[in-house]
Amino acid sequence: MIPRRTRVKICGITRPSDALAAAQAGADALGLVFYPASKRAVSTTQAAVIQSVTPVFVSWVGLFVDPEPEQVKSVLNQIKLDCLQFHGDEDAGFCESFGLPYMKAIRVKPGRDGMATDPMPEITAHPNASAILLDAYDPSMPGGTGKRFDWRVARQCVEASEVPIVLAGGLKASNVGKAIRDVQPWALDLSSGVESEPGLKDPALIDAFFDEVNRVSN
Ligand SMILES: O=C(O)c1ccccc1NCC(=O)[C@H](O)[C@H](O)COP(=O)(O)O
Repeated sequence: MIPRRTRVKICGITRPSDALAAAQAGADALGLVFYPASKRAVSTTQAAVIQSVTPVFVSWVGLFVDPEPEQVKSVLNQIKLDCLQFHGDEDAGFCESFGLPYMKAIRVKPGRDGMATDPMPEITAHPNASAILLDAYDPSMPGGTGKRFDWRVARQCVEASEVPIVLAGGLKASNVGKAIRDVQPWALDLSSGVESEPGLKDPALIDAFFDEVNRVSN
């Protein structure tokens, strides 16, 4: 499925002003990180304030990394989320158990021969996911690292997967045009590329990113 306009999710929103800047620029979805080890982690209280200032028609994605079920349920009892994002080693049964659409992140590991490993077996293990997010692998942090992986692998997954593919990992204004042209993903997901420092988005970088997405998509 080739989108006429590539959707964009901005992840790791920690401030109301950043949510507003992303919504004004045209973000389709915003990500709230409920992973305590991340510099972008928010409490449900912070998340509720961020959501309260954001205009309607922006989807909310809650991000977890190998959570206990109680953590996810507790967040869902306190704020409204449209989609769950699982960024650890969660299996399909776990991801489906909350009754919400979910996106499964798969980190593309380099293989022993220097080529990237094939993510297709992991993708097909999540046939009921609403989307698969392909991200770079970094042993020090499960996501939000600003690193890229081999986009040829992402293109192969877009061609082979029945589930929409979201491209992530090191996206920024200077490379997103090539990413859209080469990979043709359903959507893009990014964090570091629109930040002045981890967790703090920069409105000028957000605008520059969307200018480029709009230029290439139209
Ligand atoms: O953003 C984080 O801090 C984070 C921490 C742990 C797991 C996932 C995390 N982010 C997930 C995302 O959806 C990011 O947008 C994605 O990894 C791409 O990040 P970046 O390379 O910084 O654009």
